[in-house]
Amino acid sequence: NLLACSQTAKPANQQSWQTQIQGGSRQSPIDIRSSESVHDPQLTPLSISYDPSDCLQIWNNGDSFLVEFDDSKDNSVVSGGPLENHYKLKQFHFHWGAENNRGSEHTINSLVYPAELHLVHWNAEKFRTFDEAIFSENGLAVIGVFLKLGRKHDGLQKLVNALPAVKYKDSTVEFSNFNPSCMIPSCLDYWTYPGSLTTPPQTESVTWVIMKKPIEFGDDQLSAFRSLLFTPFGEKLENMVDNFRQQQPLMNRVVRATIL
Ligand SMILES: NS(=O)(=O)c1ccc(C(=O)NCc2ccccc2F)cc1
Ligand SMILES: [Zn+2]
Repeated sequence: NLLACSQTAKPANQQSWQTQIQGGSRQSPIDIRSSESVHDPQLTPLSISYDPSDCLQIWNNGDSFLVEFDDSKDNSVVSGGPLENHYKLKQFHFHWGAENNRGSEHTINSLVYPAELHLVHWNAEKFRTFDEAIFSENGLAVIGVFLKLGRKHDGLQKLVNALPAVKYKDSTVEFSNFNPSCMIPSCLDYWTYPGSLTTPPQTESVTWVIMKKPIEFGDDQLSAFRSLLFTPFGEKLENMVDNFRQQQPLMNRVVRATIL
C-alpha cells in the first residue's frame, strides 16, 4: 500500500518539503516538456460523449468543487486514444490559484495556467465501482484541460451561477442538464502519460490525457472560483485558492503526443 511520507533520499529536482509517495514512481502532476514528448502515430483521437441528463449535483469537498455524474448508466463515456477500454465520467473539478500566475497542476515547458479542469473517468469494463478502480492499474482516465483568461466562457456561466450555493466545505446543491463537452477544446490534440491522483491517496492508477489547447474563461468566472471556501460554515473563512500540487519527478516515464 502507498504510504505518504517525507522522502529521505530526494531526487535532485524534488522539493524537500514535498511529501512523495514512498516507492512512488509515477506521480502527478508533471511539467510536460514538448520537445521530449514522443509523437505516437498509433494514438487515435479520443472518443468523448457525455449525456447532460447524467449531471447530478455540485459538492464542495474542501479540496475543490466536484460536479458529480450518475455513473450507473453507460451514457457519459470516453474511449479511444491511449485507452484500452471505455471509461465512465464520475465527476469533474478544477484547480486554480489565488493569483493569475499560478493555478494549474500540469505545466507545459514550465508555463503555468491560471486554472486546470480535470474530468475524472473510471474503467467500467474492468471494475465494478469507482472506489475499486481508484486503487487499480488502468483504473482511471483523467482528461486535463487548461484554462486561460480571456473571453467569458458562456457554457461555464451556468456552473459559476451555482457556486454561491456551495460556498462552504461539505455543502452540495442539485445541478442538472450540464454538458461538459462545452469545456473540451475544438482541437483534440493531447499528450498522455501514466500518473497518479494529485491529492491523497495519490494512487498510481491514472492514465492522464492532457489537451494541448486551453479553453478561455473570464476574470469574473475565476473570481467566483476564488470566492469558494475551504472551511465549513461557522469556521474561520479561508478562500479556496492554490488547491494545486507541485510538479513531480518524471522518473522513468515517456509522455506521448498525438499527430492529429
Ligand atoms: N486531481 S485528480 O488527480 O484528478 C483526482 C481525481 C479524483 C480524486 C478522488 O476521487 N479522491 C477521492 C477518493 C475516492 C475514493 C477513494 C479514495 C479517494 F481519495 C482525487 C484526485
Ligand atoms: Zn484534479
